[in-house]
Amino acid sequence: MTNVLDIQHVTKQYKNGRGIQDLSFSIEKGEVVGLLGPNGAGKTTLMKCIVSLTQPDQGEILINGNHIQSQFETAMQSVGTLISGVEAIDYLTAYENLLLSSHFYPDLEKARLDEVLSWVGMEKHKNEKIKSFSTGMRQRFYLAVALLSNPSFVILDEPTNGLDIEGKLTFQELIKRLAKEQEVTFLISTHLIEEVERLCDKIVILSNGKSIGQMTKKELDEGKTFESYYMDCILKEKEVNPHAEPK
Ligand SMILES: Nc1ncnc2c1ncn2[C@@H]1O[C@H](COP(=O)(O)OP(=O)(O)OP(=O)(O)O)[C@@H](O)[C@H]1O
Repeated sequence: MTNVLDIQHVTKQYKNGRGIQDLSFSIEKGEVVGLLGPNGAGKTTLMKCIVSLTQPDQGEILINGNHIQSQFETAMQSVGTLISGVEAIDYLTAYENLLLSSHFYPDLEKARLDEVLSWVGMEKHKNEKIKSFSTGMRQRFYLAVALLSNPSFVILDEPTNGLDIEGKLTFQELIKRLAKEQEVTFLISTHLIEEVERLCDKIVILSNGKSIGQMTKKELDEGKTFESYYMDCILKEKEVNPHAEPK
């Protein structure tokens, strides 16, 4: 079966020398994969490369077997994203913003707009302007945008950042439900280890732009958690590279 995502030896170096180096991993259909790592590890950079918000210097990225450079439109047809730096139009309402986004998908039925708003618990705020939204409301609204086109692969950069406890749990339940019932595949970056334990089938750990560990829930040694595996990888990396500066 074709992987939903294939990352093969991807390198992206900014002018200041920072970025990501030689990353490789893959994601299968229906998996929820957590992208973890300290601040500045390269998580957002990798996600931006996947959706072509920035171009890698080297390596290949394939979505459902389609190369993101030569087959961009086909590759992105199945993808929904929530990545920091992508903003809604503040002076339009939630519904108007969704309507604007819906023009990218000519086959989309209008009922879908209300459906995604209700999934994220925002139906009663649909006629309010984005500029009046709290951080948590914005996060939920952005998830609605990411789900609009009925994507089979969703990329979320710290999706529960700024949500209150109830909002986090609702969000996590929604992701679990979409993965289980509709086989939606997720790549999620997060700093919240309890979120990872609750949601993820697999984790990929980055540090200073490199991959320092990958593990599936099934392959975890007995008595180990993703958290203990993460700490083992980080400590091992510190032993090998004691003077590595967080880039
Ligand atoms: N546009 C840019 N120009 C130059 N350097 C950048 C740029 N964007 C990110 N970087 C640097 O690249 C490295 C990786 O950053 P990135 O934002 O991908 O990390 P991250 O893992 O998402 O961090 P965080 O957990 O803090 O969100 C960092 O050292 C960062 O300072």
